[in-house]
Amino acid sequence: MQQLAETMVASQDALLDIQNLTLSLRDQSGWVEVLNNVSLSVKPKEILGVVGESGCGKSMTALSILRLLPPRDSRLGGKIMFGGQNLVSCSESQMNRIRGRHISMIFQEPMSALDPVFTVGYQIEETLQRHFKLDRREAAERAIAALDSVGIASPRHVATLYPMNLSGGMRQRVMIAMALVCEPRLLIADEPTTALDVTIQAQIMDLLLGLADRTGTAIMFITHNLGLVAQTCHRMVTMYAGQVVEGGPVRDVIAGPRHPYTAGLLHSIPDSNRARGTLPSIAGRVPSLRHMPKGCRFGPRCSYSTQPCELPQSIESEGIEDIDRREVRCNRWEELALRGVGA
Ligand SMILES: Nc1ncnc2c1ncn2[C@@H]1O[C@H](COP(=O)(O)OP(=O)(O)OP(=O)(O)O)[C@@H](O)[C@H]1O
Repeated sequence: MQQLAETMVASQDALLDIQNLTLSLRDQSGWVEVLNNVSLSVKPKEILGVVGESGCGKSMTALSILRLLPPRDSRLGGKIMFGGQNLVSCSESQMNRIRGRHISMIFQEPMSALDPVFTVGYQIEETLQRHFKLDRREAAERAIAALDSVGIASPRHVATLYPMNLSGGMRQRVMIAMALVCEPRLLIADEPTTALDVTIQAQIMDLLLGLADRTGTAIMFITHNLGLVAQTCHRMVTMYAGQVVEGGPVRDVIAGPRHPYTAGLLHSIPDSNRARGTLPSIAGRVPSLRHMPKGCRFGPRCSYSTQPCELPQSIESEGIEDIDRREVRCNRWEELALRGVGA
């Protein structure tokens, strides 16, 4: 067992390597810290699941990576290393070359990425022409091929339609086509299927994973759905109250969570063997950003904490290979593991 400073948890061969990221946002009441020393990495072609309840900072981490937060009302600290560059200190023109070309994002609501006043074909062409030297005709043909690749029947016709002419599932496919048309190295998928009907959710996930596999794109997959993470991701991290509290290979974390919060999330997954109507949930709520508990942020909700735990300063870590590494922000994880917290 080895105790490492958070900055050293960074992996050597990562595609994306976030080190001690902090984010503060300004609202009517002033500045508030939203992310606190977030460290995580995504390796090439890997699918990383990011889980946690609403308000834990998953989307803010994604928006920080792409620097999509309003600069006057947000402050970033730490490092977001991607392709040898620290995105935290990149200029807006450098970010414009990265967004859509090297890192893309898809959202729960496709209309936040699609412009209602242009045809979907035109919008994909624009993305291509922003990053590649293509004439209009070549761009149009590649846009049609992209629509075809996401399983849209009659792509030539669909390219001439406006987003409002399409169903929710079709819009989601168009957004995926647009996000992957430049074959980015990283796709951030923030709850990409939550708004869709369950049968369509599975189709869209299959499509996304198949395309990413073909283009060699890594995915940072943000979701509340731990079942989906178990089925699709290689590694996962759990976020709680603006911090990463656990990370490791999905199969290991699911088989033996080390943080009581991850264990609680896993116990909240519907289980067909459990009596109906008895789905357990974690008591209490995510603390408000302006009233963070002293010491461990999960302490007030932790059923294993008999007295307030001190602030876990560092993440315990192990694993010979980077890929096996487990991280946990809990001072008592070994003792709790012996008591079968994750069982
Ligand atoms: N403009 C803002 N000013 C201050 N705080 C904000 C602002 N926008 C978001 N927050 C807060 O940032 C925190 C993290 O939010 P975030 O959207 O990243 O959570 P999340 O884990 O992605 O939740 P969800 O799963 O619901 O998307 C929340 O407490 C949220 O209230």
